[in-house]
Amino acid sequence: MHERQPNQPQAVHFGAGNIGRGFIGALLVESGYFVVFADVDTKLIKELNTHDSYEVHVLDETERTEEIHSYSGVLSHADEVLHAIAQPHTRLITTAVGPNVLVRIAPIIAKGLQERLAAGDSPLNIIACENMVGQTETLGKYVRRYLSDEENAWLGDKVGFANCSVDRIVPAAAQTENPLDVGVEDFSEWAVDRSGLRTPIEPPVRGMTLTDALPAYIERKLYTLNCGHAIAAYLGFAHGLDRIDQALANTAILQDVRGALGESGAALVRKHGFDEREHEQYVERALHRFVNPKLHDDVVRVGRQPLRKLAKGDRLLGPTVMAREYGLPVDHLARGIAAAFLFDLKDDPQSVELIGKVDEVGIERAVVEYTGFEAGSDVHGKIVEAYLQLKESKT
Ligand SMILES: NC(=O)C1=CN([C@@H]2O[C@H](COP(=O)(O)OP(=O)(O)OC[C@H]3O[C@@H](n4cnc5c(N)ncnc54)[C@H](O)[C@@H]3O)[C@@H](O)[C@H]2O)C=CC1
Ligand SMILES: O=P(O)(O)OC[C@H]1O[C@](O)(CO)[C@@H](O)[C@@H]1O
Repeated sequence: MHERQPNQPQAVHFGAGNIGRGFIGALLVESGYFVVFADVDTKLIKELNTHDSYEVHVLDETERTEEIHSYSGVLSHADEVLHAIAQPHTRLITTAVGPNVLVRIAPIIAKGLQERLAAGDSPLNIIACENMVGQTETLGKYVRRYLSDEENAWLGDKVGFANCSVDRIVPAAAQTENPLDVGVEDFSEWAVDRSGLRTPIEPPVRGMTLTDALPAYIERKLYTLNCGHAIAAYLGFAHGLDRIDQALANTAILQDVRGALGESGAALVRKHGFDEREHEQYVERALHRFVNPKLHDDVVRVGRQPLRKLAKGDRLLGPTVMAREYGLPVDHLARGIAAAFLFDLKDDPQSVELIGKVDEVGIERAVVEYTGFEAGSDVHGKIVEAYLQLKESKT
């Protein structure tokens, strides 16, 4: 069992999965924090409290191993989580549970904050590390529902809710002797909106960049890295391929992914004024990251929860709508969207719902319902045409 050292700063992190252990939790530990991992997975919590350390294997051109210790695990609905949030040496709450789960952890965080306020009123910051625009603000909205006006006034003054962009590819872990070990790529970027903080991040977190330009960071990341990744996953799946690197070894898929990133890139450059040449390099680096053969990243992981990925403002429709607003082409993006409608995975409830909808109302209507592009519009036509082509080539 791990113990916090006297005077050691503490962070409570919800979600001890791939990004929790392989990125956020690891950075916090390396920066001197004791990390209380809160998770719903009983087995995982037991493992965290059994193993004194775990390894983060950096799998890239050069490989290295980082040993992570100084943490404990608690069940996320247990009272210990509330007590951990209430302690004044807890300076940060972070999450990596998935965007859809924020609504479920909000009452726990609210209760913990009520205990904290009752025990004193020391400030702290909350940062939700989910792939989503405005994720921490969304969590803040949910948390406020459980608090009184007086508590919310304190919250506004003393509790920071800072949006962020979190970028590191952490695939599902390979089987190792220690089930907590994770494999990660070397690249990482964690950009946090400075204006959301209510107290300085102290001690500073290694690898965390505070920025005043978060909207540009997050859109560039979501509409490039995640957009290209999702399209590679959906087209790979449609071609019967298992892994992302295999998908990108297919010339036609690579052409579509590169094309889609060219289209989203043109829109991003217009909107945020990025330097064109630098943005091209950013795209090339993303493509290089995708094909890292050591990551063994599955198309089903990257494509998981297709309805979330087809949501307004997310990695597929976000850049498509933005490009259309500037009158820019979206042919490759449309093929990526079309391929999402073929992501037929029985153990992914969002995939079952999506495929069920297509079966029920037909692709033309399903595209209207999920994308908002009206039948008869240019983009709707492109998506449906690409869907029919992809479906035909599958049979
Ligand atoms: N894996 C990656 O490469 C990256 C993931 N992200 C984001 O991080 C988030 C987590 O992703 P992964 O770590 O890949 O997923 P994961 O599935 O490996 O981890 C999620 C963890 O959250 C836990 N969880 C689920 N419901 C919970 C609840 N109610 N309370 C506490 N814990 C709960 C699960 O048991 C699991 O351990 C997602 O929003 C994802 O978009 C962001 C950047 C990179
Ligand atoms: O975690 P999500 O949103 O389901 O999507 C998976 C994506 O997130 C990442 O895990 C990291 O951004 C990428 O590997 C992938 O594009």
